[in-house]
Amino acid sequence: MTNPTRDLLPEGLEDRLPSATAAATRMTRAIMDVLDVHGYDRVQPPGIEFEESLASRMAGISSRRMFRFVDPASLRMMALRSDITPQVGRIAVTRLAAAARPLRLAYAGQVVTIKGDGLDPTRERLQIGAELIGHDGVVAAGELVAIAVEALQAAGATGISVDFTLPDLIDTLATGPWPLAADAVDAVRRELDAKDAGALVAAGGEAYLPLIHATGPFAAAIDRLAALEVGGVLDGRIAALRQIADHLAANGLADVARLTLDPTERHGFEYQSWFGFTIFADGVRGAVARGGSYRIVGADDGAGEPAVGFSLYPDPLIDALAAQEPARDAVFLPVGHDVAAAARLRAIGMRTVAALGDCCDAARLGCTHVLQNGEAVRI
Ligand SMILES: N[C@@H](Cc1c[nH]c[nH+]1)C(=O)O
Repeated sequence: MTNPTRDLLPEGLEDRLPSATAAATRMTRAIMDVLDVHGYDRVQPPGIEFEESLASRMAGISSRRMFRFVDPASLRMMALRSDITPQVGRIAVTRLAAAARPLRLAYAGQVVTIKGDGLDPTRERLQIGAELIGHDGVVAAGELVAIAVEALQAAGATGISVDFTLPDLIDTLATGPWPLAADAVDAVRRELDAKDAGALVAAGGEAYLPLIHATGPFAAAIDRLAALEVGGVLDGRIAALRQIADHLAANGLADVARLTLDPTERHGFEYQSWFGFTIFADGVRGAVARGGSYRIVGADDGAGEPAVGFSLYPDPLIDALAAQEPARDAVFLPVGHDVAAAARLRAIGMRTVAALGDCCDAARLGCTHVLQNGEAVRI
């Protein structure tokens, strides 16, 4: 008998059963292999650490969505990680502070939030990513976007599209060519994100209206952004985005990933600076990956170090793959079987299932073969 209060998992948390776990393992390996061959070394930070460390590594991070509790040992606040990027940042500016730059690090692990995202109740997700520390220029950004697409392709994602954004664009324009009162910046940012022209004008952001139209397929949208002739810093950003798009094309990814532009998209970008991107794929509701440039606050709390990275959230791809997970061959080993023959089968990659007694039934245990006279014989 199941005991509902004891056996149910809390909302948004799930067990992965064998076929989904097999798919998750395969996908994680496929993605990590892509990061590895591009020179990214894997690190494994812990699942929990001091809240202060997780929340203060980059400007803009909030611990609002993190599970927090007092550590009975140190009596300090700890938190469950909701994002591995700040942990990799901590490693880079502390224990690996003396390592050569650019420092390329990769990671894969579970992250947890108190609440799901929008309509998605999921509270624990697999996050796999890469961070390049020491540079946040266009060459580094191009490398990371290309690798993110390649990794998703290796994971079996189809219909990939990459949406470029300029997370700090409003702040940059507000202190430059399109001045805004300090107290109007938040509202203008919000209404642009919501693409609400009326509310944008009401918030005092009339000058920002044309930005709403500089969205859509990349080539046309970037031309519309350039046609605004804002000059100065925006010209640099436009040139940088074009270079990143060219880099993707030069790496043969133009046919793999469709490019779009939404220069004022802010959703999900807590700490990214001049450059951000969101990746979508067929069959996945919401974003499957996100990344961009940012700064890591160093030990001295000074200007910190520039970095670029991305995080993939492959769970929906894993679920789709799990449904197609092929059945595997397995050789049933009867009681008293030839152990040397069984070891030889395992050595060539066969899977064996040993009987514990006469009660074990090969077919019911999912076996496709039986070991007979030292040979695997199909059932
Ligand atoms: N960790 C960020 C994405 C990112 C990685 N590096 C830079 N940005 C996220 O999950 O939203």
